Amino acid sequence: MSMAAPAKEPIISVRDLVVGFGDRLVMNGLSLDVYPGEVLGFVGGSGQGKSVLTRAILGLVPKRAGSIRVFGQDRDSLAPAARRALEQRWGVLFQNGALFSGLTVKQNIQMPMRESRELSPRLMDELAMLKIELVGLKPDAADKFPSELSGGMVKRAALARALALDPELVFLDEPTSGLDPIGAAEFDQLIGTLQETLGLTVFMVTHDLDSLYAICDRVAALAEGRVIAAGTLDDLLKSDHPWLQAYFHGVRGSRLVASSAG
Ligand SMILES: Nc1ncnc2c1ncn2[C@@H]1O[C@H](COP(=O)(O)OP(=O)(O)OP(=O)(O)O)[C@@H](O)[C@H]1O
Repeated sequence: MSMAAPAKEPIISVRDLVVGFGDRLVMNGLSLDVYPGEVLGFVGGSGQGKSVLTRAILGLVPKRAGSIRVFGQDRDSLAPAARRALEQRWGVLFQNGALFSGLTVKQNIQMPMRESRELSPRLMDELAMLKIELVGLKPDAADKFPSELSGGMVKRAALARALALDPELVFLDEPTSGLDPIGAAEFDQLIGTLQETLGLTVFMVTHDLDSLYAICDRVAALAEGRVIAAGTLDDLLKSDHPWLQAYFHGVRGSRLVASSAG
């Protein structure tokens, strides 16, 4: 990542994006680039639109103006088959995991495989077990239902599902929320290891300052519908931008409160 890099083409490139609901504009001229092989942390106050941006990039929320290119392609201009092919190049870990509660871990992981590949049941079983091992779950987690798992195991199972089709790009929406500090640190470490070994590009929405420190190469901050700053965490922490100062003090403060309570 820090090798003297010839300017790389971004994997995600958002320009002048406008997204709104009714008369409320959530994104108002937002631009952002995410480069191959980086872990980009995306921060912003509650309700500012971090999930909405993620969903807009995934094509789940319509845009009013601007452009979104992923792997150099504009999803909206693609025919359905090309769109599906594009969507198979990314994996998503939604907030709180969003596993299907009526399916076992193995069946959840196999869901994307079923939708997109013609694989024998036996091969799908082998692949699911590989993903389960990859995210650090024990083999016996395969036949458990989400309700039988701890919070940390749910996140790991959801990550295994996000990796089901060997994506190059992974979206993580608040992956460590709801985990205790040790569980969160372990999950960060897992994401970091997978990013390195699989060469993933990671777009991660987070409030977790430890995650930002531990695994993010760059951080982008969202306020008032735009990216107001992007750079290393140190750059952002040093910035005298009033919003950034308030945000990081707030995050720090709430973390101190949380750790003194626990
Ligand atoms: N489908 C929708 N219809 C109407 N408004 C929506 C819809 N989805 C999101 N919003 C609004 O868009 C704004 C941004 O929501 P979003 O969930 O992206 O915030 P966030 O930054 O991810 O917040 P948090 O950190 O609390 O998860 C909120 O005001 C929300 O109410």
